[in-house]
Amino acid sequence: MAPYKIVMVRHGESEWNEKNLFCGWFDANLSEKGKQEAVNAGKALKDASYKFDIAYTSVLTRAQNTLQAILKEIGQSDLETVKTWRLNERHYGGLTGLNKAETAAKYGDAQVAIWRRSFDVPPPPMEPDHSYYETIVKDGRYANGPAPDQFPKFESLKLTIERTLPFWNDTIVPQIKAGKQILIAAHGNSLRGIVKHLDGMTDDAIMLLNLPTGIPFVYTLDENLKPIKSLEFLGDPETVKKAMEAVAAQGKAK
Ligand SMILES: O=C(OP(=O)(O)O)[C@H](O)COP(=O)(O)O
Repeated sequence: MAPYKIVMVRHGESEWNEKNLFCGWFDANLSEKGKQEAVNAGKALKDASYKFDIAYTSVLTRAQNTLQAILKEIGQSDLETVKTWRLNERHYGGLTGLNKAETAAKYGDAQVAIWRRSFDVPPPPMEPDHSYYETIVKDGRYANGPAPDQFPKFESLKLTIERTLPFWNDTIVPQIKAGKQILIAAHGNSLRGIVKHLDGMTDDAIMLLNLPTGIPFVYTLDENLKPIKSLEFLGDPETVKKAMEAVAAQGKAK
């Protein structure tokens, strides 16, 4: 049945993306612009005649609402959808809720670049006295995992990949191989982890990849799930390039 195609999309701009705050596991809503981006993502998929058999998303509202807006546009609002914390954004630890540009002004652009994009340097931990600790740890959506003793206080990209890949390998891969058309609506860094895995990118190369909000991208995979075509965005190349550059620039002091 190969080649296989799989579509992924980072959620539309969130209210915390709009305010340039480190978000992670905080459950920010989509901004007005993000809601429109999600609709536009659906229109792009509709124009390209995509239909799906199953969708996967995180337990966070911004990804789920993006998925719903897309499914509405393509006339598949009732599509079977699996929600898992394993597709959540990376946990941004003690940085959660801080403004990225202000953090760069305080600690320097280089330190923020390491916290945002290094492969295995985690952000500082989220301690129990952090403003959002209780909200996140006690959230009922985590009743089925992660277990309390494994609940993250922070995640590097490496740690994010370590909890996302088992879901990819055990749940998504069998569906790809069964010929199912799959849509994943997730987050900047959980998707960067999947991209790194699929493309066999080095720890250094993945540092340079910034995913734009609300622009679907397609992977075409051979029978061994090796990419024949990688990261094909359903969007105008110049718009995609500018959106990626804007994400990269979020961590610079103003
Ligand atoms: O929550 C976040 O990602 P998301 O908006 O994709 O869910 C992060 O704040 C993204 O930040 P980064 O691009 O600085 O890694």
